[in-house]
Amino acid sequence: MVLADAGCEVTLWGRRAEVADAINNGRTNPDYFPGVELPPSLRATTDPAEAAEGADFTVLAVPSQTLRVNLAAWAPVLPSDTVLVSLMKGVELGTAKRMSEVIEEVAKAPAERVAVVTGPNLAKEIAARMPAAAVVACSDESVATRLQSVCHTPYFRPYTNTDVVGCELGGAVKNVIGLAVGIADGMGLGDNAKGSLITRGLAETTRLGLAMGADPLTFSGLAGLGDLVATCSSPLSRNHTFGTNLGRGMTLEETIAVTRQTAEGVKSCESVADLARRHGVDMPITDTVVDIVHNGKPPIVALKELMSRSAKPERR
Ligand SMILES: NC(=O)c1ccc[n+]([C@@H]2O[C@H](COP(=O)([O-])OP(=O)(O)OC[C@H]3O[C@@H](n4cnc5c(N)ncnc54)[C@H](O)[C@@H]3O)[C@@H](O)[C@H]2O)c1
Ligand SMILES: O=P(O)(O)OC[C@H](O)CO
Repeated sequence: MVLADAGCEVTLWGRRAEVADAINNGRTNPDYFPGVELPPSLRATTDPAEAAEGADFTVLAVPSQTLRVNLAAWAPVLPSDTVLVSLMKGVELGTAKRMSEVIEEVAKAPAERVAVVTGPNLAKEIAARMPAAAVVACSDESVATRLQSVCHTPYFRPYTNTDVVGCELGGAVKNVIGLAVGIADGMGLGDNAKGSLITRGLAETTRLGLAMGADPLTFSGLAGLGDLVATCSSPLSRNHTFGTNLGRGMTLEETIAVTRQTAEGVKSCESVADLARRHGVDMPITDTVVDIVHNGKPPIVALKELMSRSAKPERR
């Protein structure tokens, strides 16, 4: 919708023919955004070849853990010069790869042809054309600038950045911190706890980023602090809501059952913890989320352990 509003011709690919029909004939996606009128220049199809034909940009937005399989099926029909754009905020389980790394590997694309769009961009607010800023990241600044120009609208303001690693880590780790803050909210721990988790969450994201060669300043930008604040303060965030339900005492199974969409942090907390181990970085909040979500640790026990860790300076 953003690209179409910015003047691009857009073809969406979807799995379900009835959704593609509703978009083409009713100009709406009734399952996800009922009541949002989509621009006429936006078409939908279930045929990947039709969607990809002649595309200057191919925007990838499936749940992170499904990207590898989906992209392998699409790769043969992608134009050889298309720029592959990731909207995904996850890290692959097992390989601990960022989404742009998976794209480069599966589509055999050079880094200069792979870009990332990230930032505080809750879909419901974007669909309502409420104002938001974002980051368009690519190692080739000219590609980032080109993408920036085709997605700039009166309600969507993109900035460029060449720090792809930092931008992707900011997006993936904020989902894990969003779960932690949701859990704290569900437990009724208050706003001091929330402020502390957001800040210490950003500290551990930055530590990991530094170890992986990211620019630490990226984490005080839209991909870091900006997205962290939006996610940790909004009931529209699936990760925050997922955590809130856990913090209120729902089991993992009950929480999964009431969550219709993807809460990336649920799987990515494990791959982020894996990344941290691989780089020798301490990420206590991420480890705590893994313990609560996957190892059955009661949030109240996890809280006591987190608060009684050995004292340390703020900046080390
Ligand atoms: N929703 C947001 O506010 C938002 C904002 C920015 C970035 N993102 C990121 O975009 C990515 C996708 O998130 P989303 O919110 O669109 O998720 P979603 O759960 O709403 O699903 C995305 C789409 O993928 C489809 N899908 C689900 N499983 C699939 C599979 N195995 N193969 C192919 N398609 C499949 C779904 O039917 C849906 O149409 C995530 O990485 C998320 O972090 C989401
Ligand atoms: O709903 P969430 O938690 O996946 O967050 C959506 C976006 O990433 C917010 O920028």
